[in-house]
Amino acid sequence: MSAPATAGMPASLTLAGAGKMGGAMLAGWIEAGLDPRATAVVDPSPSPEIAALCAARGIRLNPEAPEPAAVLVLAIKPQGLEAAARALDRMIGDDTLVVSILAGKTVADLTARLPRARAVVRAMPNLPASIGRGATGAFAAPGVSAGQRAVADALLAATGTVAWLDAEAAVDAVTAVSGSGPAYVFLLAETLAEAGIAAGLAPEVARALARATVSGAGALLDASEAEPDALRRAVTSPGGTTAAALDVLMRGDGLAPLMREAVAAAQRRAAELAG
Ligand SMILES: NC(=O)C1=CN([C@@H]2O[C@H](COP(=O)(O)OP(=O)(O)OC[C@H]3O[C@@H](n4cnc5c(N)ncnc54)[C@H](OP(=O)(O)O)[C@@H]3O)[C@@H](O)[C@H]2O)C=CC1
Ligand SMILES: O=C(O)[C@@H]1CCC=N1
Repeated sequence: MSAPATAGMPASLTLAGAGKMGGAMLAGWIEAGLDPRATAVVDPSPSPEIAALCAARGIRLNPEAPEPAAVLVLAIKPQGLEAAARALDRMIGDDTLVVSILAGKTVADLTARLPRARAVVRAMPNLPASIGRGATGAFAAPGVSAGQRAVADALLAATGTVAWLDAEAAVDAVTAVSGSGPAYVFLLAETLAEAGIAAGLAPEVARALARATVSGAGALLDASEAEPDALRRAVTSPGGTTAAALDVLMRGDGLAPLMREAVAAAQRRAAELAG
């Protein structure tokens, strides 16, 4: 794991796809020192926020023929790769590092569609990157130089924690655990609020308490050196209320097998998106 970095930003960067994830990372990169005048964004339907960011910082938005940059970040939907490939390939020069965050698309899939790509990093970030608290797993394919890998590390670390992976197959597992993971936590907040309403709380009180509980527990986990199970035990008084709830969540067909099933389903879906 590497700590967030602000140095080592690429000399120039093109972002293809400035939607929820690409847009979240772009703001972090500019904050971390990426030169906005050396940055281009390509997106057929940029959000008002992205258009405003580009206008405010002097980032080129949808230039007619973007010249190859040091880094091309692919943040379009995996299903859109085929249709976008010819235009994307024209954005790749001899020394361009391609960083793909497309779920499921393998290095072989990418190089088959982008014949100019010689150096490819597959990265799987997550949405908390939008507040600099992302978690990214990354795999550098053979062909990526040490310097290019350092640039990729600086870019990804600007949005949070980075774990470099030795095997490409691990990217799909990362996708299932931390790429999709924030949605599992948001679902927990949703269902905790619903349970609070069922227990008799006013809806706005239940939602406020569930939100504060999930974000507070996350912040405590972050601030503490203790493992999650130790923190769980710290909440659980012997014979008390938490123990009664955890008896339900942890018994037999409780949360653990359900979570394993969910992660396996996401991993399978990533594999299906390959090709
Ligand atoms: N959302 C997340 O939490 C995460 C997403 N990812 C990956 O990030 C990628 C993007 O996901 P997400 O941001 O959620 O999706 P979005 O749909 O929000 O963003 C994709 C953007 O790319 C645009 N786009 C479509 N075609 C092109 C093109 N040819 N050239 C440039 N831009 C294009 C889309 O425009 P339009 O809407 O008009 O099609 C849209 O604005 C996916 O591959 C996903 O697997 C990875 C980790 C986490
Ligand atoms: O749901 C998806 O396919 C993308 C990849 C990880 C998070 N969102």
